[in-house]
Amino acid sequence: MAAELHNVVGGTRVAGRRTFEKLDPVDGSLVAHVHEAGPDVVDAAVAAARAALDGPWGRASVAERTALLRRIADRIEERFEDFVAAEVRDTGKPEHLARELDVARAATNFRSFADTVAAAGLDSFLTELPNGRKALNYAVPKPLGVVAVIVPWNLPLLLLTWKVAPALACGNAVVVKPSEETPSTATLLAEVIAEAGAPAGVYNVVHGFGPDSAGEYLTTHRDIDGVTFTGESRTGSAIMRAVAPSVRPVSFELGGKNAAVVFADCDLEKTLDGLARSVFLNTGQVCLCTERVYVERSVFDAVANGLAERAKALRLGRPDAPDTTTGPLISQQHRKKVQSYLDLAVAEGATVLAGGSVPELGPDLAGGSWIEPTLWTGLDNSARVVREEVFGPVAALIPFDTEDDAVRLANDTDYGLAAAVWTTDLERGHRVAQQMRVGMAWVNTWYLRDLRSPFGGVGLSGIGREGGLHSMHFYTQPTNVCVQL
Ligand SMILES: NC(=O)c1ccc[n+]([C@@H]2O[C@H](COP(=O)([O-])OP(=O)(O)OC[C@H]3O[C@@H](n4cnc5c(N)ncnc54)[C@H](O)[C@@H]3O)[C@@H](O)[C@H]2O)c1
Ligand SMILES: O=C/C=C/C=C(\O)C(=O)O
Repeated sequence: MAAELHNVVGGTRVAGRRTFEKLDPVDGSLVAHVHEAGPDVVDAAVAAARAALDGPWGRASVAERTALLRRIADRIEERFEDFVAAEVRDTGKPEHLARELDVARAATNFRSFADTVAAAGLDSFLTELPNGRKALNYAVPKPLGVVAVIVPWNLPLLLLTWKVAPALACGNAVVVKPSEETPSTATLLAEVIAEAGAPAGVYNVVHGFGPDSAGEYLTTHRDIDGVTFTGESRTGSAIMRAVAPSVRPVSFELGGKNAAVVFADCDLEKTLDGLARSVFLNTGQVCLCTERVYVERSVFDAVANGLAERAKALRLGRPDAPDTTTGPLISQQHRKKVQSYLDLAVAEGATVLAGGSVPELGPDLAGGSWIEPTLWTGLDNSARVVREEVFGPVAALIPFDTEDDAVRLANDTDYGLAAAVWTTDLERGHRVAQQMRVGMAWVNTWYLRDLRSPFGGVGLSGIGREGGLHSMHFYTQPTNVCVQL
């Protein structure tokens, strides 16, 4: 039975100007009818958020706000299986992945930012003046205000709560525009935030698309105070243009074309396992996924063969099947994009080491957006599939001879999100990681996270950082008070 997902404005369900269908990426079946918010609904959502700020929520203490975040985390855990079911319905990802990554991190995100805000002090200085007198300077953090939160479909709940948790912890009110591909968990979170006792209007949800739809209506709205966005780099450009007339602050977590650098002295089996995870996790639909693998020439064949073995061992199947390791791509539209890159790679001279086409998974999955995990050799940095983000289970393997070659090749990109360095020489690990022109570099691991550390990218990969105090810097506007003593 298909669900019906409404917009959520000021704590109430609101119908949209029309509905659109959300299909299951596993088999193409209907998951939900989703109400698309028109300009009137977006306007009402922004007004509801503003009213919340003008009401008790705007006067809530740090203790009250952090207590609410902890109640939200508890409630997410109480409704854990509801979130897993909703996330899996929207994305088709394996159930174990939705449990271990997406839903678990949602609760952790709320607790992590409750801790951060509760422990945060004030910027203050006792100023000594040339005339021997003193002054006191202290900065009072105030909420940014009404924050537009626009998120993608790959880790829907994780990335949504990664923004909503610090936003609420800092006293803001939010209007969320989830991806049209993954409307379910953002809507369920509205129930949970209300159940946890948040005043109406603190958390609002408007469904729809980008241009000429809820996304654009929200970013061009005159009464929002900032935009936090995660998604494609070109969408980031569009949102920058949308907020330019109002000069509102933006926080952007955008695309990537992440490199792994594998040295001959790496621990081969551990490296192969880590590399395979970094290429194929979530069917390669993670912004941090490795799509370029640079390998020291003497071990190139060993790495290529080992990685191909792991790619071929992946089990594509239904989310609830115990041996499923890999789900489908998010949609037929996205599969068409990934398939075009599979074809392009061959046209650019690639040798297909593994995968390369649409798998035969039987009639009941034929309607899904499945693709084979794919590896290429025989390409160089001039190939479009080595320069452009595919955002699927793909990687190109390219040999290098010297450490300087490896750094040059890895940094030869317009993106700058993440990198991974695999070597047992830790001095070299530190040295090469520091030379990566990225926001995050891992050594002998990948996607190991401390939520207090800065998360974000350079170049086409984004503006600003999220995580711990870095998130607080975006979600607050300080007023510095100076008192002559
Ligand atoms: N850096 C990160 O942390 C990070 C994390 C996850 C995904 N991503 C990136 O996101 C992309 C995949 O996600 P996607 O396909 O959902 O991205 P997308 O940019 O197509 O869409 C992201 C969100 O923006 C909305 N949107 C689209 N156009 C808009 C517009 N003009 N105005 C306002 N809103 C608009 C969409 O409806 C969706 O909710 C990949 O490029 C991936 O690298 C980055
Ligand atoms: O697809 C991109 C993943 C982003 C992950 C995070 O933002 C995180 O782990 O905090």
